[in-house]
Amino acid sequence: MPVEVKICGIRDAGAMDAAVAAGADFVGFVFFPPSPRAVAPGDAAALSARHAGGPVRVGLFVDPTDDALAAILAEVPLGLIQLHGEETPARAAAIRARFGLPVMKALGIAAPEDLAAVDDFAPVVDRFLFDAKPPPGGPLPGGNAQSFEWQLMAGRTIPKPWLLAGGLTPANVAEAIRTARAPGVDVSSGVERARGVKDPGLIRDFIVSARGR
Ligand SMILES: O=C(O)c1ccccc1N[C@@H]1O[C@H](COP(=O)(O)O)[C@@H](O)[C@H]1O
Repeated sequence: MPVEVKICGIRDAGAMDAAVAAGADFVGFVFFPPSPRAVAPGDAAALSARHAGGPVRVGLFVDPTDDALAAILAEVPLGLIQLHGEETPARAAAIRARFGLPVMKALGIAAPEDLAAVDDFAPVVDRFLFDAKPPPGGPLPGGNAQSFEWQLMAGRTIPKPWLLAGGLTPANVAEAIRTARAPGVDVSSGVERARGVKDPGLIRDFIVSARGR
């Protein structure tokens, strides 16, 4: 199976077009206002509408309310909800049931015991994303260009499809996939020319490197 690739933090047409042309499996829209990659729902809808079909459109949320989810889903045709906050398994299950969309739960990993949460979430989510734990007191729970020890994933049986994230770049993604034995990867900072500004060339390079050709 080819490695799955998600390009997160899409905010402009050049990035959207590059991700689609290079064959990304997922594109992420960040609906978290403090992020430099936050996008207005109307803009995300317009970017999505540039291409019929193509990657799954992922909405990235951090501890969203039902009202926030409903408002964004009314405008943007999302195929997957990414929960990147402190959501509990019960909250993830409630979101999945209420909105009828698959859910990907992001877990911050710094030590082997952080993977224990997989067992709690596995019955109620469709996918996992493993990211580095954010710096204490930092403004963003993800998207910090920080890697964790990829070896922590090796040999682990994760009962759902999963993506490796955190500090990935075109230069390190192949090694990260090999070390973690990751079936998929997710990137934001590593394909940017400035914080929050995607580089179409780096998007292409990342996808080529991840897929090994
Ligand atoms: O990208 C963001 O701004 C962001 C904000 C809040 C939560 C998660 C966020 N991004 C996610 O983090 C991973 C890793 O990012 P990076 O490649 O290390 O910059 C990213 O792929 C998003 O899924």
